[in-house]
Amino acid sequence: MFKLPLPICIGAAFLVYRVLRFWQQLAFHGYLKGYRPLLDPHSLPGNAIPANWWHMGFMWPWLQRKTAHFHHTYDLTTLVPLLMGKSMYVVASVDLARQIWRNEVKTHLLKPSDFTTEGVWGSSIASANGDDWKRHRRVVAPAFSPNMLVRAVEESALVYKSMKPDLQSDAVITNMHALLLRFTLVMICRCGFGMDVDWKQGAANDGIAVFDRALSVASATLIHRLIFPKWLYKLPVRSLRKIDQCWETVLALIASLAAGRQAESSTLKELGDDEINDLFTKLVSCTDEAARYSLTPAEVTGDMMSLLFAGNETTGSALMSTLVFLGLHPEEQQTAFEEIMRVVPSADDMTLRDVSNLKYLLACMHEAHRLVPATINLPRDVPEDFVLRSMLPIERNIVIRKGSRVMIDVMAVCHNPHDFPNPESYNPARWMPDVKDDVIMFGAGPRACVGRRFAQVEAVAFLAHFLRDWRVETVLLDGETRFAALERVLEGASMFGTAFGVGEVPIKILPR
Ligand code: HEM
Repeated sequence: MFKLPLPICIGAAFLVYRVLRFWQQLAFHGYLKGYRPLLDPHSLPGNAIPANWWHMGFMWPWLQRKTAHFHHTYDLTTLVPLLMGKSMYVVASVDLARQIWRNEVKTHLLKPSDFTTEGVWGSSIASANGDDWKRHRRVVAPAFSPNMLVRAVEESALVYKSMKPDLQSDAVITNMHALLLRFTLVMICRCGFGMDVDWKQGAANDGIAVFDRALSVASATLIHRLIFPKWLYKLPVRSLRKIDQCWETVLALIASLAAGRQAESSTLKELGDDEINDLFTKLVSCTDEAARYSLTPAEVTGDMMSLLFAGNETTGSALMSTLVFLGLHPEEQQTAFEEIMRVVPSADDMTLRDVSNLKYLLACMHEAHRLVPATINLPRDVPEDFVLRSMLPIERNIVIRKGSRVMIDVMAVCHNPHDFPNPESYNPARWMPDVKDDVIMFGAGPRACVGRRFAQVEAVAFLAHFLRDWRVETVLLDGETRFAALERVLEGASMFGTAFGVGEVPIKILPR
């Protein structure tokens, strides 16, 4: 009798299984129109393989932003991989994103662990779900108090002053993104954690300098930590072992800093002085059993890491895009400059109220951030059925099934011409007269960005100092028009660490 070799039999059985599974997934998702890639672009191999003719690539929401979801004729599609990975619904309009955020609590939507940092630093506000998440949020959210915002305005002036010697006027600056990342890191360390981290990274061996250096290593390797499974680090590969070692050091260091801060704050409390109430102190004081909402020491470490990372690269990236777009749109920059001079006549006395009144400047940031959002997508797992009212291509109710995954495609939403007419143009005025409360780039609903106001205050305060001193020009290539430069900048946008952005784009600054 004719016998087929075993590998062919296994391969054939796998193919039959996948075809059946594919049809089952199409049926499960109601045969909704959508993408049918070979691999789930968010899976480990999907992440590792660059986009090409047969693979969408992890960055597909960015690469397809102009034509996504059938040229924006669908507000809800599905992604059902043929060979490997998870199927999901994909949401592409502001209205549907809002519907999901409104359902977040009612239907107990969950952040999927394969999209969070849980595997890297354990449970935290950004990764926990259900009652655990509520505990984290109840501790962290109140710490973003008006006092912290006032501190952000004061510190932004000081950190900007320290940065100034590193800014060369009339010369091409090629490391502005790095400078902005340093700015946002120093800001969160000082305002959120009460640590006097200097602008220049110190070589000393005191706790703060060691923390500062360890954090830089962690920043540079977070993406590896997120992508590779833990067992991989145990293989005898030197570079992987080194990354593993760095991370062990960072987490141990943070745990010991937390223990030190707790001892310090207990002593101060006994002395009747509990004035230190920055974010870090509030976090560590919740390890007391008597605390209203308690966190374990491991959860405090998780929250510290989440706050440091969620706040640093995202804000640095949004700031860089803002400078680059203002450098390509001198008229918008002039309007922002005039607003700064009108609202804040003296830079030395800038207040939180002044920063809140710089509405056009904030609109300039939102518009840059809309064109190049720092977050690519927002996924949720669905533990019970709920209904979305889809408007395109026809108005209808669609049941999002229990056990499925739904993903807000932030890039498609931000470039959706129905929500943002002429979406590829830089038009800050679209956010005026009052910047809308529900800015899509920061999420919304109960899990909206907890640091949103802090990010906006530190960024606008920084821009106000920077733009009153300098006129920014984005460097054009020989014979290049501003329009072509804009296209080039967008073409180069990518992931830098954990945030999406334009990266290092050469700019020139000229004294005002
Ligand atoms: C331009 C800057 C920022 C952007 C674009 C941004 C974006 C976002 C988005 C979209 C979410 C929602 C994620 C989701 O729904 O799955 C989020 C959540 C979060 N953000 Fe931000 N963020 C920024 C700055 C910050 C800052 C400065 C901090 C803290 C210092 C911070 C801390 C967090 C935390 C802890 C969460 C999780 C909240 C929760 O799940 O309850 N972010 N951020």
